[in-house]
Amino acid sequence: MAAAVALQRTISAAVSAKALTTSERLGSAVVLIRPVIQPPFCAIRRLFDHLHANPNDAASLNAAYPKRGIFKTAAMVNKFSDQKFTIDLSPTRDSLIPQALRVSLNSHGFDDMLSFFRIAADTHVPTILSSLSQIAGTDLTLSHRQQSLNLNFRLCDYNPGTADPVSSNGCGEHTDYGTFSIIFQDGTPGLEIEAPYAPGTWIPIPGDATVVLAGWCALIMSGRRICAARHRVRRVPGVRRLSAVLFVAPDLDAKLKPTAGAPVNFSQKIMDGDISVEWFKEVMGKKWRYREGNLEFVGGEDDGVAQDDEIKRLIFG
Ligand SMILES: O=C(O)CCC(=O)C(=O)O
Ligand SMILES: [Fe+2]
Repeated sequence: MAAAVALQRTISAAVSAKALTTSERLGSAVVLIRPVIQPPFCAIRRLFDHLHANPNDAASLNAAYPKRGIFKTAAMVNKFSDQKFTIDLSPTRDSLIPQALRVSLNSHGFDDMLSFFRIAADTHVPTILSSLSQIAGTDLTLSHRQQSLNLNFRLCDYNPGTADPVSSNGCGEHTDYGTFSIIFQDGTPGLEIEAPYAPGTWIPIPGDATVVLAGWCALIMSGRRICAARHRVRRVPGVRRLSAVLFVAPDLDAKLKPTAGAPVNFSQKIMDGDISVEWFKEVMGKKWRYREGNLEFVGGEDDGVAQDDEIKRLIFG
């Protein structure tokens, strides 16, 4: 993977007390890439604006994937959730969108946005997977089969017009669940990454950087040779920020098990290969849907344990 010079400098400033090598500093968790294509942010802005102004199209889009919806606007009414709107797509969800709705949305940037994600995935996913496989010491393409590639496409709109316009919470701190995520930004700062060797130290990422972060599945499958990067997004009141995120995860039927000879012990459940990617996403994803405001706690469900801590318990026992 290409060296992340600017980010390494920022991170090394935060951990300069110790002379660490580049990979120790980053823990193989974060790199900047020069993308082959930039998201069409004008089209993305138009698409969000269109869905806000046209509740019928927004409702039809959500009806195409009733399980969770596609256009998420909990922040319109919930002051305590992440103060952002998102459009969450995947190749499967895209195939569920009725033709008439697609035609309407295409005149508001939908097809431009989808072709951006397809080109970005075709170009970057194979090379990043191959670099991560080298670090992990295992061939990750075996659990990321081309024909069933587990991709999700997310657009984020950190829009000043939410229930709490002055909140600085755009996206609460979390670690992505999958193998890696590529975050494309519209030039507006806000993304911060926790320094791997200084928990609680948040490093602002330049607004024009394109960032690759590893998630929990990469950490487990690599036997912790790859670190997962905790991150968050801070909002500046009155400033709109757009981002496009490509999430790559292992096949849903893959087992979350470390490569043989991994240097770290995991919980028995993980070592026995009892946990599938699908289960992990479904069960561990709950807390993030609460944080994002897309799921309400029902009686007694909020145990007060942060999502990352709950995942650590599951993985490390
Ligand atoms: O908007 C961003 O820059 C990051 C969003 C993010 O981390 C996420 O949606 O998981
Ligand atoms: Fe994230």
